[in-house]
Amino acid sequence: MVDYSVNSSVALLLVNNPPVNALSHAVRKGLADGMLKATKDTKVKAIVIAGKGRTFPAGADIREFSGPGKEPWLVPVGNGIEASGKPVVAAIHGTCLGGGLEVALFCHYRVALKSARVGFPEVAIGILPGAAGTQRLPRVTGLPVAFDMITSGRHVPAEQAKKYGIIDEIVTGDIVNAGIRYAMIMVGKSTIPRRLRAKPVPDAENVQKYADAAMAHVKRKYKGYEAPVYCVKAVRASAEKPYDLGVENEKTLFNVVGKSGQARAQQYAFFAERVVGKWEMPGGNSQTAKPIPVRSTAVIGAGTMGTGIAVCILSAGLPCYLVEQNQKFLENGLKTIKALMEGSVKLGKISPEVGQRAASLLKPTMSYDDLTGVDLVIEAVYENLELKKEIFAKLDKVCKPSTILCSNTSSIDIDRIAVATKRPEKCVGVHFFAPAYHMKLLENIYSTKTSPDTAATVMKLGKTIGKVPILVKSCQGFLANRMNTPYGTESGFLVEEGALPWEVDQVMEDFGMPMGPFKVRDLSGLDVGSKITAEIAKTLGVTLTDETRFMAGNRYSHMNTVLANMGRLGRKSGKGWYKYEKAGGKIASIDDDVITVLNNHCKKLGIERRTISSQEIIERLMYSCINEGFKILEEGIAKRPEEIDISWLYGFTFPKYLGGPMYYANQVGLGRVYDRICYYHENFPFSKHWVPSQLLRRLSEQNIPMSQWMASPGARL
Ligand SMILES: CCCCCCC[C@H](O)CC(=O)SCCNC(=O)CCNC(=O)[C@H](O)C(C)(C)COP(=O)([O-])OP(=O)([O-])OC[C@H]1O[C@@H](n2cnc3c(N)ncnc32)[C@H](O)[C@@H]1OP(=O)([O-])[O-]
Ligand SMILES: NC(=O)c1ccc[n+]([C@@H]2O[C@H](COP(=O)([O-])OP(=O)(O)OC[C@H]3O[C@@H](n4cnc5c(N)ncnc54)[C@H](O)[C@@H]3O)[C@@H](O)[C@H]2O)c1
Repeated sequence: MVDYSVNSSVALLLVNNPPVNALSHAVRKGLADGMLKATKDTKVKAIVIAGKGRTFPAGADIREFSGPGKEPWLVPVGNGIEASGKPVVAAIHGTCLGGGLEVALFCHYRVALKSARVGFPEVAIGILPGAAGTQRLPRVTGLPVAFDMITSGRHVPAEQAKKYGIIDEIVTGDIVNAGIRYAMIMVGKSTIPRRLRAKPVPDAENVQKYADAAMAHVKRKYKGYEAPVYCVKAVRASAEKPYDLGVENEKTLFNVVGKSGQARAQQYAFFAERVVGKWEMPGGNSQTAKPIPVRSTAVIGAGTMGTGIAVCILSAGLPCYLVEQNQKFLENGLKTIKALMEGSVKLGKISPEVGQRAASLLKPTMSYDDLTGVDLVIEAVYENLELKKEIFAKLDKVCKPSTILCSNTSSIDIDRIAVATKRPEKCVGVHFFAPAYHMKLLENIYSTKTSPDTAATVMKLGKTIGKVPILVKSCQGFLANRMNTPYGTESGFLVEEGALPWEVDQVMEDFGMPMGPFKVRDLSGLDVGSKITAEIAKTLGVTLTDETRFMAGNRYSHMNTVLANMGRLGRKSGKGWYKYEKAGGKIASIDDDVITVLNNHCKKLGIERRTISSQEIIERLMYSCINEGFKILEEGIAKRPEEIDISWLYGFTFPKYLGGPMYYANQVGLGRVYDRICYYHENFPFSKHWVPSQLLRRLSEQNIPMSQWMASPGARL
């Protein structure tokens, strides 16, 4: 796990634990043994630690956190490195993260390739740096940078890290040779002045000010998350305690936060994100399918989604046609894209060069004939089957035979759109989430005809544009919106039965959702929901009126459409379930008019309003969705619970510290969830989302935990 060799009086400890050289027990032991050997060997005058293959160690082996762990621990290994009288150089390439950066900070010198990145991403998996990182980084960078890096988990490019003092020199060429060359220069130099433990924290006298600011920041930005709070406490101690006590304190904090439910959930989410990349569909999978190269693209429709999707594509440096039917909409769309790109540059999400290049990559047009040569088209026009079919038929005629045709439909079965073409195997759903330039989920949908190569192409495209792509089978609403439908439907019923929209929102925000369901509706636009409902009603042959309470035997609430019909379209019109400071405003306030409309609506339908508890709100919103999630698994729409959880984490910003709804259900206990679903089914027999899933019934009756169903090692942590 650590290859030992000596080259011109420099010992090389080359960590060899693919794929990311994680600091497993064997690696820690290999480093300790290597240090011992190098110290004893009188011919060795300096030591280099590096990583074989693609990276310097990217951190501890997260899988080991579930077990009791085995000595040697990383801190004593690091102490051995630091105490060495022979200079030790960390030669960094790839990603030097977490425990990897801690090892590097125990070394006396750090050199790195320009392409390398360093960071402490522990916070993202619910823990804090536990091998003295919280004590050593502030001694190098000072408190503000240490608070920022450790609480954000961000990866810092090597050149920036050099400015912070983390890296001593940027080197070129082969990293091992560069490390050895650097080590030879350091031969004979005393290591004592290079030992970080003995250094003071530069701005210790201002610790109160920096720590208070960091704490306020994390409580606001990472509301509900425990790890960032623990990170602040640990870093703070670096300026308030002597080094050894600071390390002890870090260990205590690590042991508390590391054993929390949040840490387990976040580590599950880490592995789940990787599991969904290993997709399967009839006739192929991620290993066997071959993506076609995508060098040029087109987006149809310059509305809310089309502009957001174009921004994603342009930010990745890909050319993009933007096609509209309406000149004014096209001009507005271009303005939106320009503003979004400028905003991304300002926020540092993309470089100014990429921002500038985007202008030349974007090709606005009103003519489909320009699309003959593009590799992939994404349609994002109104949610209307006939319109989408018309556009697909047109694209089928003008585009070259290899072009992949994608729809951003939120609900329409891809098979129903693909029939309009002679290339159904090249038709696929690519469902972005609003706002498309921000939300990380890309739900790719295969129809009965989509080929694995087409699926592979959109899965790859998802990664290229910085999304987390999942692949699911087509059905009405697909995975995400189908499973989320009861969430919206039940929230609608709750306000009809007696809760107020802002009460429901508050309960769900306290649960961990960044925005309650009614604020989300206002953001998406009430007309979008209303059009989707109209489309479903049309399919079912139902005529909707203000008094419609059932659709095809299912309970239904018309309140959303009642508001939409009043012109209350949400944020964009300045009024929806809330009122806003202006059309396009963001500050939601309670609107008494909504209470009046609600009361009138209930009176008209003869509904008696009642008090509803927070527990009932959570159960009705979450358990109804979880029940649907199990049906989605039963039907093979998703292959694994991880796909479901990832769709909620990145499509609906479900709190990572709860892992996702399926993971959450497992934590609550499948038996309890099933019993409550049966209870609500008895009380609300006209809502088919309460008909208990047979899979859930079986798992609950046979006491089989979800973790046995999950593919990711995190599920068993
Ligand atoms: C008091 C007690 C003291 C405790 C000491 C604590 C020490 C320390 O402070 C804690 C840590 O370091 S915490 C750790 C801090 N570090 C982090 O949190 C870094 C986490 N890792 C990452 O962010 C990304 O993997 C990279 C950016 C490294 C590479 O990205 P990429 O190129 O897109 O590649 P990819 O697709 O992402 O991964 C490839 C494969 O590697 C797998 N794997 C990866 N890391 C793993 C790990 N640490 N472990 C295990 N496995 C890990 C991954 O599952 C996948 O496996 P698969 O079977 O092929 O699916
Ligand atoms: N808004 C959301 O939150 C959201 C989220 C995910 C998916 N979707 C889906 O994305 C699609 C687009 O939704 P939106 O909210 O961006 O709609 P939108 O109303 O904001 O924009 C639609 C655009 O399509 C244009 N268009 C219509 N017919 C056209 C044609 N023949 N050729 C070229 N352009 C044409 C319109 O002029 C308009 O600018 C829908 O299928 C919707 O269901 C929407």
